[in-house]
Amino acid sequence: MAIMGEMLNLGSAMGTLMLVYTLFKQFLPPHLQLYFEKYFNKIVRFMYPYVEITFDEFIGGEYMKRSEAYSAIKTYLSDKSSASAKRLKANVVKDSQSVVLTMDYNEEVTDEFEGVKVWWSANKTLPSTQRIAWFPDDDEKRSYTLTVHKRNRELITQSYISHVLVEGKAIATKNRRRKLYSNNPSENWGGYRSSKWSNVAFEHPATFDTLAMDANMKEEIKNDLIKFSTAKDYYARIGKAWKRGYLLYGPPGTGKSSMIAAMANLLDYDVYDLELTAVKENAELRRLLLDTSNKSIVVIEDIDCSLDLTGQREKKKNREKDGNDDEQSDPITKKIKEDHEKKESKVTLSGLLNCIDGLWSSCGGERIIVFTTNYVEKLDPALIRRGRMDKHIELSYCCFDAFKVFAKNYLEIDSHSLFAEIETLLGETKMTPADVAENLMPKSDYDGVETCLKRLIEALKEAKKKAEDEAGLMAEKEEEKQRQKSGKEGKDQCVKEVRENGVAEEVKENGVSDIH
Ligand SMILES: Nc1ncnc2c1ncn2[C@@H]1O[C@H](COP(=O)(O)OP(=O)(O)OP(=O)(O)O)[C@@H](O)[C@H]1O
Ligand SMILES: [Mg+2]
Repeated sequence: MAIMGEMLNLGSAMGTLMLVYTLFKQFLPPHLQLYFEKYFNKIVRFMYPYVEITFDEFIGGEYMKRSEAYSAIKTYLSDKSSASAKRLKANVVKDSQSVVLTMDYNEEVTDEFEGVKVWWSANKTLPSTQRIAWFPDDDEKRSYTLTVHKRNRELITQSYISHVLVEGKAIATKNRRRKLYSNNPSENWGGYRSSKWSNVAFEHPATFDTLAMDANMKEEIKNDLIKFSTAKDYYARIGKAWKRGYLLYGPPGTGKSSMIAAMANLLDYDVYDLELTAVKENAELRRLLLDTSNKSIVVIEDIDCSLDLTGQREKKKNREKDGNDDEQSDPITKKIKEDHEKKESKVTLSGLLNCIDGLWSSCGGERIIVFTTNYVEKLDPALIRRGRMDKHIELSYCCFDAFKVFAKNYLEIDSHSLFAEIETLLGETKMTPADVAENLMPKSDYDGVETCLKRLIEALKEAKKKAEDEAGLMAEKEEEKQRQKSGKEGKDQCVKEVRENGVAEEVKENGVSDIH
């Protein structure tokens, strides 16, 4: 091909040598052919004035990982090859009208860098042995090979390759559509090539502007995120992995999930929604996390319910306290218990912590991890200590600041005569932002601003009354309990006194030794 063409241009020496080799080889007995080939290759290598650099699609040992360099080269070359390669593969990008062209396998494209010509080829090698595979693609090895003249070796290795990687990444960023990933059950993982994550386009409309919360807190979180995303050098200097953990906690409907979407939209990151209950063991978790890309937010929602992460230590303690409970239970109960335990996820708290701290740090930077929970007090302190979850954010009931955001977004108003009453009511009662939003949303075309605000006032009054009634009921119950307790104590005291008096009488009559 092109390289061969170039080789022939080197002069007739190489070409003639090749010709002689091919002709001469035929006349040699098989055992001499091998011998001859070995030495011939040595001569060719000596005379061959090119260097070949190969970039494999997958790298790593135990946990094969898609090479970032391969992806960047692929993007860079798809830009180049659409102009120069003769055989192209077309991929229609889902939901969009555009077609992405990449060079076909065993095809070559040329590129030029500072006046130096280089050749790229896409290779696909099949396994040497035939075997039946469930996932046939798994056995194929794909790579790109860069061929350059020996005399340009330095320029290419020192400048050109990094130019290709930077360009490739920039093109990918430009064309990137953000994605929302969710983990596939490990039964469907197949070989290392098939993905552990399924994805859809991430199109959540929540932004920090639509997020209803305390204005200062919002500003602080936004600044924190922006500071993080631009702090590559800072993290490198202080020797910390470029990652940040956020713990979002608060009652249901206070905007935890909405905040994650707002974070992703602010930073232009992908979101990996990690369903821990579908992860069977620590090793699987590690592989999943290794398969996430930079510029991403890994989310574990409702961490308290996801797994028994909170109770692992307590459970263990309880088991120790209970002694050999298992040994006492009958074999059938024991078997059922064992089967149940087998089906359960075996991801442990320490497994999760190790992934966050250890391996996580070695798989590149610019990652955010977010945990959400409704019950922060239930979580193991080890899970949420600073350094792991760097920022704890409480999302709570709707405050007046948050209401004003809703009023602006939903009703397009900054002030209204009913605002004062709403402010007082919001100070007196607890209502989630989700409920406030629901009440402010016009229910029909005839619902004006005032109707919506009044509906909210009614709902707040109702919520306040309900809370007061509940508090009254609770107080009554408590009083009753106290009454019963003091009644019982009085009764016990009477019995005690009667008994003591009785005993004293008996002592008087019979003497101490007869009393039982
Ligand atoms: N602070 C908020 N700002 C804007 N919208 C909010 C806010 N809180 C809740 N909402 C609205 O309420 C709905 C539920 O919010 P979201 O799912 O973010 O709550 P959550 O805290 O994640 O709840 P859960 O704990 O049940 O997962 C969303 O549709 C969102 O639009
Ligand atoms: Mg949520």
